[in-house]
Amino acid sequence: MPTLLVDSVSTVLSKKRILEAITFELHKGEVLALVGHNGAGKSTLIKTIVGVLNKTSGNIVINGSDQDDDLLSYKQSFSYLPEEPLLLSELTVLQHFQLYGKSYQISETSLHERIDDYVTGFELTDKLNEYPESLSKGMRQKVQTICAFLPDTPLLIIDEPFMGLDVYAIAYFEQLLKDKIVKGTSILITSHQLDRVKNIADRYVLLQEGKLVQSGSIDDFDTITRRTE
Ligand SMILES: Nc1ncnc2c1ncn2[C@@H]1O[C@H](COP(=O)(O)OP(=O)(O)OP(=O)(O)O)[C@@H](O)[C@H]1O
Repeated sequence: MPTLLVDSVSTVLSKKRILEAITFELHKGEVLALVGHNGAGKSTLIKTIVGVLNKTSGNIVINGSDQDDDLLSYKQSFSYLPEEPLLLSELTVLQHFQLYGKSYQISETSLHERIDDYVTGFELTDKLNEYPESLSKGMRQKVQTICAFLPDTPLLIIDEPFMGLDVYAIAYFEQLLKDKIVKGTSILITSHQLDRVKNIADRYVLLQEGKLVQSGSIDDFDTITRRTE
């Protein structure tokens, strides 16, 4: 059983077909890079998978749970790091982590251990009681990143992770990704920083004008993109 199955998924926005019959699979412990030029449909596909946008046809199944039939267990099977932080202005940094702990039923002990590790790694120890509005953009991105990394879900979905992070934070982020991969987490990642993604990913799928035009091993990526340009 694949960790993520995207089967013939189409999405229409403002009466325009943005995604056309996208089909691919992501297996346990695999890292799949979703690549394509600006406007190819990467964010639309990610938002469709996480349920921010509704697909018009097709099926999406995560770890055996179908988005249409079993939404609660579908949602518990992935965590999502969006391109722009989606923090709540009325919650402190710590309260965000506690909210994720509750939503994903993380035990108190694990939650505290993980929060300690991550806030130290991202240099946020003195920010736990701050509200998002008093944080810098990079700090908000770090908080959102920690929220996404706290749960141990079968699938981690990451949209443009390196935006706004300094070099130290990027190095720590890459280490966290490697830890997740070792644990068997499957990762779907999109980024314009292809050199970084190439170091992490096993396979890629290439979108062009809302269609999946190529997929394969990340090692073949350079040759193939040159051919399709
Ligand atoms: N709400 C919307 N209504 C209509 N069209 C939209 C909407 N959102 C995005 N689009 C269109 O969908 C297409 C795909 O956009 P999307 O943001 O998914 O691309 P992307 O591959 O993530 O691009 P980028 O690399 O620039 O982030 C574009 O042509 C865009 O203009």
